Amino acid sequence: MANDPQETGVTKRLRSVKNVIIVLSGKGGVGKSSVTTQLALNLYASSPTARVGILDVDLTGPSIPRMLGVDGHGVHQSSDGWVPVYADGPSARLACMSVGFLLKNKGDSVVWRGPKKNGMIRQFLSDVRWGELDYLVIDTPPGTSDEHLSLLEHLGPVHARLSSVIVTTPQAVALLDAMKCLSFTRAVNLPVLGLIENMSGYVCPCCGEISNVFSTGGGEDMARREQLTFLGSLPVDTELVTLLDAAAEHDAEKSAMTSGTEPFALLSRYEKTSSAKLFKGIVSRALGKLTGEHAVEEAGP
Ligand SMILES: Nc1ncnc2c1ncn2[C@@H]1O[C@H](COP(=O)(O)OP(=O)(O)OP(=O)(O)O)[C@@H](O)[C@H]1O
Ligand code: SF4
Repeated sequence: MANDPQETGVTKRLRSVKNVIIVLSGKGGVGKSSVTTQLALNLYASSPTARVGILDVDLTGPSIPRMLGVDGHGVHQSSDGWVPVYADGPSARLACMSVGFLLKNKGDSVVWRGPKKNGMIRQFLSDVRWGELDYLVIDTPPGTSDEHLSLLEHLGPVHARLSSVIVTTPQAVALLDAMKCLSFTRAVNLPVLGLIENMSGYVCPCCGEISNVFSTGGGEDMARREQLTFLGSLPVDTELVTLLDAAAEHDAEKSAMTSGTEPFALLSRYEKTSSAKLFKGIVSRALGKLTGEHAVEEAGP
């Protein structure tokens, strides 16, 4: 594609980003960040050359660095903008950017008003050297707030490459909020690849049997009613919590295991969980829908 002198910062930075997938949830704590992380890991593993970026715009509660095991890493500023943190080390196919990398201390809180949040999101999209990506997966705060409006405003020039995924839990209150989220996507004309029902049942850590502790199936019913694709359900998986909550502690080991050709340690561990097997189906349905929305191409090596 030829360089256009009129290109805005965002258009220029995202010129080689083929697909942007925004992960949304109506309610907090339903597992949006863990779904974002799993989506990115699965897309990364979908091909040996796939390039994936994760942008964490959950500015007041950034959890992606911790889940990816890169908490405490810093981004550095080059003459050509911010260099993202590569969670897979030298392979450099899994780029991550989060406000978490910019905080002095892990426990610092981000207390910003709308304009400052808007400025930060613009910078994430226009100042980060994302390079060639097959997928940029964006984790957002719960609900539909200032951050969502800023994000969509700045992503306006690449609207044709945008799509979204909605995450809910099976409880009625979460489903009600997921409906609000869906109506937001309709109001802003954002394509929805489908709905994921998280924490649907419980995987026994002893035998792997799935029990329905709470109600299940509410997400699937909502998808059917609203003519959305139901991407799949994910049970409560203690292995996943242990993995994602402790990912940062495995960081040193991960660095030791990662080389230019080896898969990185978090991915190897994740692939052994029951969630990973279920998530493969979710990704395959999401990619099927994405191909229908707009062509999925892979960035060259
Ligand atoms: N399927 C699951 N099984 C077990 N634990 C899960 C599952 N999904 C998420 N969790 C855990 O639940 C907690 C909250 O998940 P997560 O941070 O992904 O939610 P969120 O919706 O992004 O939250 P927030 O509203 O704060 O942004 C995390 O500790 C995460 O590891
Ligand atoms: S599912 Fe089976 S192994 Fe797990 S707690 Fe129940 S009886 Fe025990």
